[in-house]
Amino acid sequence: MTSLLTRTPDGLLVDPDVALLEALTSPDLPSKKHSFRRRDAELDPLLLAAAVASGPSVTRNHYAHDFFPGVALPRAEGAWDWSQWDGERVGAVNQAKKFVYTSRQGPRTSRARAEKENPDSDSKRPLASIPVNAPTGKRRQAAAHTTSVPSHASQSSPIPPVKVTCMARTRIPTPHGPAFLHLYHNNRDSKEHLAIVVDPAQFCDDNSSSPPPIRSSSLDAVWSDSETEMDRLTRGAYVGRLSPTSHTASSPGHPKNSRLVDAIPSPLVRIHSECFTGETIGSMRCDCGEQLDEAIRLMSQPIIMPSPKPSETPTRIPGRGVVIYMRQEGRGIGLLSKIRAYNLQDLGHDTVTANLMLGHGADERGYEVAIAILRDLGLASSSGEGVRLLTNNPDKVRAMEKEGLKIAERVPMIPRSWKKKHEGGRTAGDTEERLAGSTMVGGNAVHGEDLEKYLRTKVLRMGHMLSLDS
Ligand SMILES: Nc1nc2c(ncn2[C@@H]2O[C@H](COP(=O)(O)OP(=O)(O)OP(=O)(O)O)[C@@H](O)[C@H]2O)c(=O)[nH]1
Repeated sequence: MTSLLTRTPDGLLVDPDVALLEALTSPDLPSKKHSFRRRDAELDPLLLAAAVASGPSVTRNHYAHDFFPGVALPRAEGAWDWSQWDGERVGAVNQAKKFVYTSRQGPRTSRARAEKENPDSDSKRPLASIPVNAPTGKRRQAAAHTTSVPSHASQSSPIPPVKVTCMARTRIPTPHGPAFLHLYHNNRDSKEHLAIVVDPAQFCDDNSSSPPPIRSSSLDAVWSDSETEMDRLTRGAYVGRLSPTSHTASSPGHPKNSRLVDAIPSPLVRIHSECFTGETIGSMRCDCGEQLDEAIRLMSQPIIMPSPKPSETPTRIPGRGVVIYMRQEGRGIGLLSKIRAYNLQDLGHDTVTANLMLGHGADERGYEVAIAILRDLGLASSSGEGVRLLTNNPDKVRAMEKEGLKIAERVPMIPRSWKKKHEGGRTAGDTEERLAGSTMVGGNAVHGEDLEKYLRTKVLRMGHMLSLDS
């Protein structure tokens, strides 16, 4: 962006763009001493981003501000409440209702003091999320049967322990085989996080030769004395296969270990973050849709159990695992900001810088709710069999271990296009072997220029554990 220097009433030569940016992005609103007129409605993030990208007079204090009407907790998850915005009135100068520039940073002095007092504190963490509304009806009953996990945050603040409740479960036939979708409520945010449980053993009444089924203890709990069998069946608290002629409500309590449990590999687990663009409309800017598909595919592969006697044929048991699907769109910044970030990427910035330019952290996700869901499914005890975590992301591994998850093994997720290149054109689980699906799940490898750039940034800037040679 080029701008001409202009002279202020005091006779000083100033760059109006930089002066405007200074004033608009400082914690205090512009005061009367500034000689220029506010142009709130005409400004947009791209203009500011262009100024940020071009000027030498830009510091980190120019980041972390919002451009639209602020809400009570601008950083709270889901806080971007468009119902509070009544439209952009370009050109309406003397409007009573003005745009508010919301600084997401506290004053520099208080930030410095906080950092000094608690050097480990993560000043970029989102503020405590909005508490869920008061429970009503079934929700109130369910609230008594939540699975709670002591919160690390609770050691230094009054945030209550994370509580999750599986509100309902149902069978979903996928291109890779059956899965059980579990919908969770929690006391940290108002999002409906999900668990996709791949565990066909749940259809069998006799689990003596397979690992214990992966079941939600909050779902199987009896929610009230008045709960009928029909209530339980409707919310998915049943065992075996549900049909017009077969329906057995489940009993509370986690299933017992069976005899083979020590010999079989720990279940695969993926903590996956929502990506509307990659998963729903097949965007090839990222590999999110492919990763979701690959995770379900890997979990659905049968496990071959070698027999102790070489003369006997190996046993095949159904594969199992869980995708915890967290509604943390755009690495926690939300779809609106992610869309803006994509425009900044088209302007030449990478995925990390784009987030920072919008005032966000490179990654704003938290994993406490995910751990609480795993615990509810009986998979997150620190002493149990542990899980095989499907990820390349070292931060995710650290965060999960910090929350107390036992990781028996990290299983990498090599992009299909890279694998394909490496293996001379064939991918593990290639189309010949896989069911053709018209949806993202069931599709084949995605590739393209944008995706390559994104994947390389994940390796080079976010430390993802992938070899660029692969
Ligand atoms: N802000 C932002 N978010 C993105 C972008 N591309 C994908 N995402 C989001 O990133 C999240 C997935 O993050 P990834 O880094 O791909 O995966 P990960 O889950 O951290 O790491 P892995 O476990 O190794 O796959 C989803 O929430 C996507 O919506 C982008 O360019 N900008």
